[in-house]
Amino acid sequence: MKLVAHDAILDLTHPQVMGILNVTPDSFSDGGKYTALDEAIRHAQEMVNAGATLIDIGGESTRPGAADVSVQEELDRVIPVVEALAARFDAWLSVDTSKPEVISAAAQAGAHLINDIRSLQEPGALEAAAATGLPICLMHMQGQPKTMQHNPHYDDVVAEVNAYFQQQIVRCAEAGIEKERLLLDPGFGFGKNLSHNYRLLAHLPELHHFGLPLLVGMSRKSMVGQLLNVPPLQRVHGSVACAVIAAMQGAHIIRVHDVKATVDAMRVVEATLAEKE
Ligand SMILES: Nc1nc2[nH]c(SCC(=O)O)nc2c(=O)[nH]1
Repeated sequence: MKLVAHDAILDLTHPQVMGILNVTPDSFSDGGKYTALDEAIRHAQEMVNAGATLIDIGGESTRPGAADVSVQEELDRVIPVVEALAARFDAWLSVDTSKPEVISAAAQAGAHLINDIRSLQEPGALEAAAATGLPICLMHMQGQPKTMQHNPHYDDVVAEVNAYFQQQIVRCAEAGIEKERLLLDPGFGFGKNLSHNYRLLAHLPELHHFGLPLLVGMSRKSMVGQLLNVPPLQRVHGSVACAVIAAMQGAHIIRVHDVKATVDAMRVVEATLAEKE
């Protein structure tokens, strides 16, 4: 399995680590540290040196209670960073956005992957993403970021996430986005309680039947914090455990803050999976 964007190929026959680069003032665990362009470049360099093969650039914090971001503000935060990283690194650049204007500008600026937590539901986003020709990550979310954690409920969270992916694959096909461009992400923490999150993690293999890459993001999230009762910066061990469990079950891209720890863990996963053949 692989992804193609521009003239680059990302090999997904072994788990890849995506480093998180929040260029927002209010991201929940590192907000405000990387607003300056030089700081963003330095942090991206650190993550690439540590083995990240993708960098996920996000200009809008989706933490419950986060402030809304205007189109221009998000463009101003994100696009200079995409341009600067595209000029410096071979790592794949993913842009975490829901806005059509940012989707289009990011592709122009050299992004390889559109990562939309709202699965292209914003007006114009589907058309903008289709026009980029880039791979697109579709993520499941129940409700909207501001209220999604108030009282999430499912009859069967795995079945409902599966059904959602089926609907979104059809919707994308109707917009001219062929299935081969899609990645799927169960959206840990996006309208899920602790049990929902771990049920999705425990049943991850039930999402492989689409034949599409699985991207997972559990790093420093409350599904770790609620178990360990520690603040975000002390959740690396739990986050690495989540990454190992996901990768051992075939997840292709792991979205994390703590790249070196996760890359080391993925090498242990790869050595183990190699002996499963
Ligand atoms: N694809 C994808 N994109 C994401 N963007 C965020 S922002 C919240 C945070 O990092 O805690 N989470 C995710 C995730 O889980 N999957």
